[in-house]
Amino acid sequence: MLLGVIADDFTGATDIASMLARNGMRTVQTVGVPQAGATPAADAVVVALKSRTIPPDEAVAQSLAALDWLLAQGARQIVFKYCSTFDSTDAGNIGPVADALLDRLGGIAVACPAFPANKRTIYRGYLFVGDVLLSESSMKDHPLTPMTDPSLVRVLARQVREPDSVGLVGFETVAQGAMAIGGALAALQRQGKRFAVVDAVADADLRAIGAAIADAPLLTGGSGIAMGLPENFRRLGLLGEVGAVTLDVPEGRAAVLAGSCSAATRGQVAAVAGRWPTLRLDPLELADGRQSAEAVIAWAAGQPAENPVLIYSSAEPDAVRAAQEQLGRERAATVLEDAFAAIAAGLVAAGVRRMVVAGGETSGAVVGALGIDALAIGPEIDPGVPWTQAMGASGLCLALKSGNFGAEDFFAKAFGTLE
Ligand SMILES: Nc1ncnc2c1ncn2[C@@H]1O[C@H](COP(=O)(O)OP(=O)(O)OP(=O)(O)O)[C@@H](O)[C@H]1O
Ligand SMILES: O=C(O)[C@@H](O)C(=O)CO
Repeated sequence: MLLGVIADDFTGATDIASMLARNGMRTVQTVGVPQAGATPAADAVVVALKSRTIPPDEAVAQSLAALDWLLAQGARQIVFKYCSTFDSTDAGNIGPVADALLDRLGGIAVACPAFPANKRTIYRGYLFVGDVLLSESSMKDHPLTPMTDPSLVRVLARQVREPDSVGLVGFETVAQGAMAIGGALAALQRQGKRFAVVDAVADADLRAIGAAIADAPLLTGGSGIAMGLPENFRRLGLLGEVGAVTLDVPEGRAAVLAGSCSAATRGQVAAVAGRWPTLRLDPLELADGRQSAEAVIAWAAGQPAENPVLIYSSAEPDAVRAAQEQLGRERAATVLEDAFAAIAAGLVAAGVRRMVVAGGETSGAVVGALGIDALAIGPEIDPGVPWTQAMGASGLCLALKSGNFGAEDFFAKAFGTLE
């Protein structure tokens, strides 16, 4: 193994796994830290955690366990992958996890969630989503990690142990290329900084940053930060050329489970709702027993097979707020995640073999319930969202879609990609 990745959610894990696979690394995604058994035959292993919104001390413990495992497998460099919209709260978990990993690995770690293909860019340390600042984007209404401050330096400083340990490598330096970026990082480290937010507005910037951090023990960011890393290993003669990624698709029915309330997912749900057999999950009805996973599974079994079934809880911010006011933020999420988990298990038991899951927390709940240990990475559907295949008996094909990723026709396109 050359590269080890610790991802704080499941969609984020497939996002970076896809980036590495497309750039020529044989990549496997594990579901949590593998307990035992052989090391996956891969150049890169992405350990998918569900640590984005759990208590910070648990996120740190899980991330350190992942680090220990990756180092024991021989990983030469570690990436801590979080969301391209820096999803977190002031309590964490990006800062506490990054601090703990850096304590073990040393050096200065870049913090760069830029992902230009999905319109996440960083300028002067401010994160833009499309044409607006993070705080003006739909992320301000996120059900679990509302983002209201666009300054990554400020947000990270609030989360790490020492607020003044966060510096900035500005665009004027990044534009000068890898040597200049490396020099700026070294200078920041001499000033006592532990983290450097690095500007990036285009893929060329990410590739230059990648070249500058070839020897850094720890990097943090979105999947974009991994773009330039395979080339570093290739330059050392450790990696071959980029090969095609294919999957062996099993026969079976198709389903979409959408638990993301992000703007992109809401649009994707609207594009097929009613055209495909559709069922909306309501947290209040699930909580008081008017809806149940068993009833949803039975409903799905009775639907014609020519189209995928769509089961979604995606809702507008007002409806999310109303549910949270009645149930509490955590309980609303848990009720839905438990339902999606049970529904996914029931659907697979009934013969579903192609499944799209929208939302990182939702994907974590679903994959956990399916008892999958590892995923092989297949072709990309839209930037950051590949098909994956469970490495085991069912051969289930899963696309774990980040809430805000994918074009409006994503669901139809996804199943089309497999044909
Ligand atoms: N109608 C709803 N009301 C309240 N909470 C909801 C509703 N629908 C979904 N949720 C909860 O909101 C959270 C959405 O998070 P999730 O990570 O699945 O999506 P996302 O944040 O959009 O995706 P990503 O993390 O990939 O960007 C989940 O915990 C989910 O259970
Ligand atoms: O970086 C992103 O935006 C995604 O991979 C993600 O982490 C969504 O949860």
